[in-house]
Formats: sequence, C-alpha cells, structure tokens
Amino acid sequence: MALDIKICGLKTDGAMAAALAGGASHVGFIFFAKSPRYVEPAEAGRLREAARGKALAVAVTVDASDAFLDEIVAKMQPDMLQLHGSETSERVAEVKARYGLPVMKALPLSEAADLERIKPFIGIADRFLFDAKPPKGSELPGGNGVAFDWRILAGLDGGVDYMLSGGLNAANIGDALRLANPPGIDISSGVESAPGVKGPALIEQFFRAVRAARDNRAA
Ligand SMILES: O=C(O)c1ccccc1NCC(=O)[C@H](O)[C@H](O)COP(=O)(O)O
Repeated sequence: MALDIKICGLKTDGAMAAALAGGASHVGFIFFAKSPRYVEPAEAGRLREAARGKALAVAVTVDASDAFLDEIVAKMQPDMLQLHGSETSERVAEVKARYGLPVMKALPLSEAADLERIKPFIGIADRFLFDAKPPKGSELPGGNGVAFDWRILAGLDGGVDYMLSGGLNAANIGDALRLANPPGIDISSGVESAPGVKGPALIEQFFRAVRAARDNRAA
C-alpha cells in the first residue's frame, strides 16, 4: 500500500527541495500568525511552485475567516485545505463548496473515545489528520511535537482515510507504522533543528527511516 507523507510547516526553498527529493506526497504551509512556521500567502505561493506536479500543496488554517481563506486561495493556489481549528462539519462543507478544494479536517485525539468525534465529518471531510491534543498552555493547535497513543487507531473503520500526525520523528516512525498502519503520515517539528527551522538533513533522515521501516515490514 502506498504511504502518503506530508512535510508540514515549510518556509524555505531548501526545506522544500529536501521534502520533494525524499518523495513527499504533500507539503504544508502554516497560516496561523502565532506559529513559528507562519508564512505569508504570497510567499507560500512562490514556494509551492516547486511542488507542482510532484506533491500536493496544503494550506493549513485555524478557524480562518472567508476573507483570509480567499486571500490564501488566491495567492497560494493550494491543492488542499487543512482545517486545524474547531471548525464544525457545517463549516467544512461550506469551505469545500466555496473553493471546490478537498478538505482535510484535523482532529485532536488522546483516547479511543475521541474517535467518536470523526462521525459528523464522515462524508464531508475528504480526509482526516489525527494529531495529539496540544499540551496545556500551548498557543498552537498543532506543531507541538507531541504524540498520542497510536494504538487507539486500531479501532477505526478501515474506510476512514487519514494522516497520522503528532510528535513523529525518525526514531519513532517505525513503531507508528507498525502499530497504526496508517494510509498517510505527517511531520513538522520532528524535522526541525529549532521551532520553525526545518533541517534539510533531518528531512532526509526521516525519509530514510520511513523507507527502512517499510522495508523491514516487507521482509
Ligand atoms: O505547525 C504549526 O505550527 C501549526 C500551527 C497551527 C495549526 C497547525 C499547525 N500544524 C499542523 C500540522 O499539520 C503539523 O504537521 C502537525 O500538527 C504535527 O506537528 P508535529 O507534532 O510538530 O510533527
């Protein structure tokens, strides 16, 4: 089974080049002002050009207004929108209809009971991104480098398409793939040398770890 890999929070040409060289299927840009990964929509529009025809460019927003989404869509021309706030299923449907783009809804998980939260979005969101709940006091709904118990995903209906996210890195990706067998994975701070600073060598190392884990499973 193919594994989708999203490298999120890109801000530089070097990090974009490393993500594409590694074989990323998705590249993410953060439009949340408090994040150290924030990029201006026009700059994301410049950066995403390198990904055309190679990886899907994902705009990550948090409870964004129509006006901000209009600006992002016009200037960045994303292939997909990731809604990473407390958007309702009605809002997801509205955004999909307004832009005609696929929407990935991020949901924070910590225990099996949290999987109930996906129900209202089934048939509306095109994909889910399952992330850890932010640590107490964090100003960021994502990009916190915190993992959740991946074993809870074993209880998920096989038809649910999702990316596993939160605290992934080269050291734990093998366990994550083994325990959850996800259709996609997403990483941000695990390939950074400091908050918001992507390390091209760390990105390369992560792809190597993914390949090694998959080769081990196939052997
Ligand atoms: O990364 C951010 O700064 C961010 C800020 C606000 C909303 C979402 C954000 N990130 C979304 C992502 O898809 C991250 O890749 C995901 O949360 C995993 O991050 P990490 O645990 O650092 O790998």
